Amino acid sequence: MDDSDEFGFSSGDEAAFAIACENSGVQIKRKHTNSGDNDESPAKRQFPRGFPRQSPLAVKILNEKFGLDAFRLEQEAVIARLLDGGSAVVVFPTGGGKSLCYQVPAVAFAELDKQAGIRGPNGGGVTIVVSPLIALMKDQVDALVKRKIKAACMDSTKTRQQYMQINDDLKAGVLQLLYCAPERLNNEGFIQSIKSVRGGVRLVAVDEAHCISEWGHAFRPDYLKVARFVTEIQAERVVCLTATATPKVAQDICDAFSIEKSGLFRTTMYRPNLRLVAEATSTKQEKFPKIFKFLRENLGSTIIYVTLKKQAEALSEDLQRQGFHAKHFHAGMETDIKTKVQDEFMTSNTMIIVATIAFGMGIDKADIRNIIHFDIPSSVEGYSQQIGRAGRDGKPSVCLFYLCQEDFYMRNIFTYGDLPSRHSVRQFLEDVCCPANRQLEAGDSFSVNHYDQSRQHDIRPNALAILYSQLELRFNYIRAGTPRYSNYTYEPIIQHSIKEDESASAMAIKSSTRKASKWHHVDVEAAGNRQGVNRADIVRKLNEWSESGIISLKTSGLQHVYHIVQKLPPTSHELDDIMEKLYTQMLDREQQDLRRTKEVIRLITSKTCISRGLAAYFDDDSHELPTECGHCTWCETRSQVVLPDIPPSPPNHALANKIVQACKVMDDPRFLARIAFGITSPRVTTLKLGKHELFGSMNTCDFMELVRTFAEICGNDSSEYTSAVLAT
Ligand SMILES: Nc1ncnc2c1ncn2[C@@H]1O[C@H](COP(=O)(O)OP(=O)(O)OP(=O)(O)O)[C@@H](O)[C@H]1O
Repeated sequence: MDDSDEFGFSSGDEAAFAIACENSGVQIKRKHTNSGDNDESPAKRQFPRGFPRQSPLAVKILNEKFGLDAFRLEQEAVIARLLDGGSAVVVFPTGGGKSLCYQVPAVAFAELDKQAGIRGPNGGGVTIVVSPLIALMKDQVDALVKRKIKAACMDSTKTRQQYMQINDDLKAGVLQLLYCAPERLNNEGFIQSIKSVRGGVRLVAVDEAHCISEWGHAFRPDYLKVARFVTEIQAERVVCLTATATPKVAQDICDAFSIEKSGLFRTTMYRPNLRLVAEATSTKQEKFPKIFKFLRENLGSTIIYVTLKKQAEALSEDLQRQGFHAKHFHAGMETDIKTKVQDEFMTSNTMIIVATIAFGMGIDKADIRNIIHFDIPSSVEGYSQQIGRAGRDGKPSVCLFYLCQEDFYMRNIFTYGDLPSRHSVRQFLEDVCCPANRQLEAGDSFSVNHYDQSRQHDIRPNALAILYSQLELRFNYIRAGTPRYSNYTYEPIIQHSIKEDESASAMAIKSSTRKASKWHHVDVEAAGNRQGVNRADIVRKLNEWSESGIISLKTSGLQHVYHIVQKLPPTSHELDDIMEKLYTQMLDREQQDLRRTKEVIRLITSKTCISRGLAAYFDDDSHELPTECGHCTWCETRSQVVLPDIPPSPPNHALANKIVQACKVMDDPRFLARIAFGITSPRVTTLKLGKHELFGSMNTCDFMELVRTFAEICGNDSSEYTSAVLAT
């Protein structure tokens, strides 16, 4: 498996961290000193409060730098507040123009300083944009650079040289905007270099800010660390941006960054040109002819959202056979193919993309005429975000939602697959708090491979990341450090350059390398233990050789590093207590996921205007909203969308017993229920049970009924499972 994901880090990071520390002569735990022109701490250097709603400087920058005439929605009020020293939460619909809310201030800061006479040249500081999608960040950076705005993106695709150049520009106070993924905030080298930016951090912009909320539909554990990062780097102000935030999620964001209510800018989500229609079918198969007919009658750029990658491929082939110009798009495709498909879609006005939710973020196409939901979206927020991509040009567009009972199976597979069993959480905790780690003192570190741990304890990678973030932020036992690779292999390209390099690190590498016919394996730990060098020197040298074309370097085995903050819990009793708290929280999350699906169904099947229902979900009571939109399924037909009621099958005890015998597992009812229901998990994959005839053999049953059945067979107390269901 490729264990560095799109939010990962480049092998240059380790060395860069060492260099960042070296250059500033600091230890990791060094206290921050600001190298800006002004001795005052950045947090104190704020402009007088009063929050004007207009800023002539912002308008000037909008006209001159961005070539636009006037601000939209509440853009100007947000920018004026930020320039005045305040922080803000911005909830604008997709395509509403959130990016300008931080791009204009990023350009304005230096000008404001000049007017106020408080900083010298290149002392304007930097705006950091935390965003989850590399492709999106790159597009924005390219567009800004074209406008002669100094912007860069720190991501895993950068070479070490590019990385060091960005670092130098940062330190010199040359960069106006720096984009990075939230995962980078675990990187100590990065935090160090941000702390020494000339002029300090003027603004942190948090894109897709709903990911911060555990109530949000797209919670990402690394987002929880953004608020801590903002405090640690002493950012002057923050702007959090999202297209989808219920009042509860917006409140969570405000709380996380201590932003007052007056800093919340929310505009109506209502889009009068969108016709929201829905139809129930008896089977999934019935949807196909309906989609073909609809597309023949409703020409134009179309996105069809499906849940699974293979579904995206199959449906686009079906459409092609029907003579449509269709392509599929999902996260599993090669980057250059994805780019090609996306580019084709952008320039065509007939193309149909069949995509998973991986498609759409940052797609700025004005004339998308149809959005079709082939499956149930995971939440009302997701639905709203996806339909929001239609008709940005204001022309009539259709958002069509087909639903049937079978769709629930797919949603349940996702929901029930994410919660690890109690047994798994307990084993995970015992692993983290193993005798060796319990000996560690504050400041010491340990490292683990998440991929191995995920398979060993049968916990999906995202759930594992949540568990670690809880041990970090809620229990304060550990703190994530810069991840590193455990395996370095290289193929020599220019043999004599390696031979002639007699530096201490080169000699250490050469004496710690196991040569094979093509790829040579370097024992980085052993090399780093040699006299006169350390691990960072070794990594740096390998990167240097790689960048000079002397070797071809491959890295693998990503190790997550954790520093001990306080000694790990020594007793079994304490572990039980943490386990209960962690498990209860995860169980809550599962219940929330189930509720989200119900909310989507309620929105579509209620006896009310769908557009109104959508607005109500987001507490949108804007005066622009009509009592009824007049063109949704309810408004047009006055009849409710009704799903055929098909009750789940009762569990089959004989089959259940067969599963227990086949798996030889008696202590994990949830694991057994997953086999019966057809949910894969790391352990299911390792044991190759996904291909077993019993896998998915009870996929028409209620999942929680299955858990209870297996709990009884295994002699476990089934009440914990009952209480979970009653809590819904
Ligand atoms: N005031 C404005 N006048 C004209 N065009 C604007 C204005 N503000 C933004 N735009 C344009 O609107 C488009 C969408 O802007 P942007 O990408 O910032 O939206 P967004 O709210 O971030 O959307 P998403 O949620 O999809 O990321 C861009 O092409 C941008 O240039």
